[in-house]
Amino acid sequence: MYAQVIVDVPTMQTNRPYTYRIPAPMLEILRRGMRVVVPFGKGNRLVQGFVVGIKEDAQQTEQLKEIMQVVEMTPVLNDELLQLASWLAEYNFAFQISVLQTMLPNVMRAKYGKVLRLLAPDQLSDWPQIALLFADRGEIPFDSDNVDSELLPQLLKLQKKHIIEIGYLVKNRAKVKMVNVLKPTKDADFYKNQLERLRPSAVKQSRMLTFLLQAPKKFVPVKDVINRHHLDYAVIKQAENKGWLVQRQMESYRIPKLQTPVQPSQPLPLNDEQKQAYTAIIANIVQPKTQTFLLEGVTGSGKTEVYLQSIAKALAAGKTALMLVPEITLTPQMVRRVKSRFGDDVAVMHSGLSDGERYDEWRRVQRGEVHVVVGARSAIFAPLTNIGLIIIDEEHEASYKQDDNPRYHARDVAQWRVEYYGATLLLGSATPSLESRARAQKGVYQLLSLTKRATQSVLPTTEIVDMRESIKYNNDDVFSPQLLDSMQEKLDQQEQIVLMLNRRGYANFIICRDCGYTPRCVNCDVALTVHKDVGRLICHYCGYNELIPHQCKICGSKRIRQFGTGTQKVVEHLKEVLPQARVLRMDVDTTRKKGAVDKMLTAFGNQEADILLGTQMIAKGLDFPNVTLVGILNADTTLTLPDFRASERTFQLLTQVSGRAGRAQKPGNVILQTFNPEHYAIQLAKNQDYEGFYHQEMALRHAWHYTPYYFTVQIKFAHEQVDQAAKFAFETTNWLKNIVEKDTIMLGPAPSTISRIKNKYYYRVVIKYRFDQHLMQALTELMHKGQQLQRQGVTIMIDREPTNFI
Ligand SMILES: Nc1ncnc2c1ncn2[C@@H]1O[C@H](COP(=O)(O)OP(=O)(O)OP(=O)(O)O)[C@@H](O)[C@H]1O
Ligand SMILES: [Zn+2]
Ligand SMILES: [Zn+2]
Repeated sequence: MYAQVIVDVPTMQTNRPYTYRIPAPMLEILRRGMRVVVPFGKGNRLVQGFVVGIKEDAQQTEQLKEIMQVVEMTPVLNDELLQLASWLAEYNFAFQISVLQTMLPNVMRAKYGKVLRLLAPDQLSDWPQIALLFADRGEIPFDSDNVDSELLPQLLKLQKKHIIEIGYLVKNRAKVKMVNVLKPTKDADFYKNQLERLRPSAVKQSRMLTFLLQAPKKFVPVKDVINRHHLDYAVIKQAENKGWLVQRQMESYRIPKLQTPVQPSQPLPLNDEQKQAYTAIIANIVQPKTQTFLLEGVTGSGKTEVYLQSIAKALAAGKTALMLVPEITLTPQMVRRVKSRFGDDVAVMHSGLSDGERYDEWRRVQRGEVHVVVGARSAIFAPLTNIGLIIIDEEHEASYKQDDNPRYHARDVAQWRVEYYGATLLLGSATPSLESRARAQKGVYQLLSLTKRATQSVLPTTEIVDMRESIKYNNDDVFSPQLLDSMQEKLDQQEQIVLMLNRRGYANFIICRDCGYTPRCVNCDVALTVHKDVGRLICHYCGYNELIPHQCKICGSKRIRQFGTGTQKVVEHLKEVLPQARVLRMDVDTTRKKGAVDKMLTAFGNQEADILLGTQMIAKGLDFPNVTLVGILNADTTLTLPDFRASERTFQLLTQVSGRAGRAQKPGNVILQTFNPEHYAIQLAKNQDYEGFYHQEMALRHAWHYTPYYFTVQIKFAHEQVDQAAKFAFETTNWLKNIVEKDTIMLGPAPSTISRIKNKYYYRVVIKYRFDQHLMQALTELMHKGQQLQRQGVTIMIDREPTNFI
């Protein structure tokens, strides 16, 4: 029998599996989807691989190598996930091995090490230093911790003489946590009897027996017994020796914990709009039929309640459910809401967990011990079977797209999985992506709307403050007088404030302080980027460039300059202007520690602070009834992103963050500070008018040939030398130009937005197409060619439907 194995060799990636002989003892156990260790290449280096097929015969059987080792006794990937991997690799121009590894918890990725093996110990007498190094061991790790570099020449000589050899090692880092457990062995009468016969001085023994007398007849962790009953290991050992109890080792799960216990919650009675949406969704869950819904519901309209009740329905129908939320910041509050409904039946998967916790949550899912998974992007690969419902909350979020290989979008994976299971996909957002909203328009998705807030509250009222005017009369360019006054008022009323500093904006653009003008590309309608070194503004799509201006083209002002400020500075500024306010700062720096987000949000919820100041992180999902003011310090920075989605991103962000205000009884206000008060994204966000925005933005996308009217692919080229990066970019572009369809548009090549990262120069081409099978084939070819080009120092990255143009 032979196994088809996808191997983990980064420098020789291919989507073709290699054939290996299955040794007789392994025949019984080896299955598709298992991890194995196999020798690879001339040096027979050991690498990890995945068995993707098993067959009776193979061609050229003589030269085939044997599988060395099976990593675990059960497959880690089932048929569904193996099929998904091969589809995803092809669709995203990625290699299967990188997809397979992405599907599994990080710790299951093999780590490789080298070992030195002593072949002829008796010949070491002339090499005292080496003899000392081995110190009677036959094999030692070969790394800088163990082996001094001074010894390398000697080691190489010995290797030539075949006295030692260098071997390879595959380390499995996935460790199951074991704990000591104990169980009483005798009946109650026995322990009672023993207790009566104890000397009064035997205090610990008495405690031990009292515990055993009441303990349930099942295994409990020794540690708990010791802590709760003030015992120690010695007493337990004694008791074991006397036969009063037995001890074992048992597998234990590391289950991630929240800061405070989760209180159970009951389903709320749905309002009419919620009920309509819910009824449509569950009709599909009960009858297996693939359907995708877009739930467009204003902020605070109770989308989460619809999600939770739909999940409950899936569970009642004997199916499982998967819910994605964007990145970790949102997770604590959302996890709490899901756990409060489904308790221990929920597994949580996101990057904030430790490796061990992630591995254990994954195993609970894989063993079918939980039926609900909530997590961030990569949780879309959770090994649930019999899926009835997949929910993607805040479906417009860019974090659902992975920026690294494999560059997949969780929405595409979700669509594939619901088709496999005949399940329902529910995409929810107050501000859907244009792609999804357009699909709903065409009837590909079914549109469901929630137009009102779920509680008695109404949407907040928004005031736009023109910062051009404000800084004319007022030295403060962080807080306008309007925002300061409102903050003071809320502080007096003991209500809470959320302040957002829009930091996603890219620092390298220019803005006129007097009229808000930002120079844009004449071909692409994106902001131009400053390149100080050449004194020019450059378009990162098409390469168009012009001199850095000293004067505004529109109003002639000389106050045209680069832009940007940080959260730390704003905190200091707040101390001066509102010294009495208690401020919580939430950004990448303050949330690095595990559990920090949960802790901060809990504190804010308990009103231990008046102001929550943060970056984009705080825009989504927060539901705090006492927040009545949202201040947006710089609404426009996202507008200047060199990205055709800049307006969409800005609209979404402003609408989401505004939606944090006035979610309960007290009405909410939003103050939005901007240099571009007339911009349609800002005007429409003022009224949370998503539909208005959708129509206006669609017209622009149509005019400029962007998504969703055209598909896009971005190809990036990286090299340590700028001329080499450019050369490969131009060669590839010219080659592609002869292949693609007539209506396919190629922009560039041009330097990337950040043209140099880690001493590599980046060039890119953006391709817009409608239907282009030739292009798809060419890109697959390019991906394979990219492997060879690596040897010339070029890295080629192909990104389908890119969301990041930096
Ligand atoms: N049917 C209902 N009756 C009463 N209150 C409800 C109902 N549905 C939801 N709520 C409450 O309304 C508030 C807002 O709901 P939720 O957070 O689910 O909105 P959302 O649509 O997810 O909002 P966002 O997009 O802003 O995060 C919550 O406090 C929730 O408990
Ligand atoms: Zn100007
Ligand atoms: Zn351009």
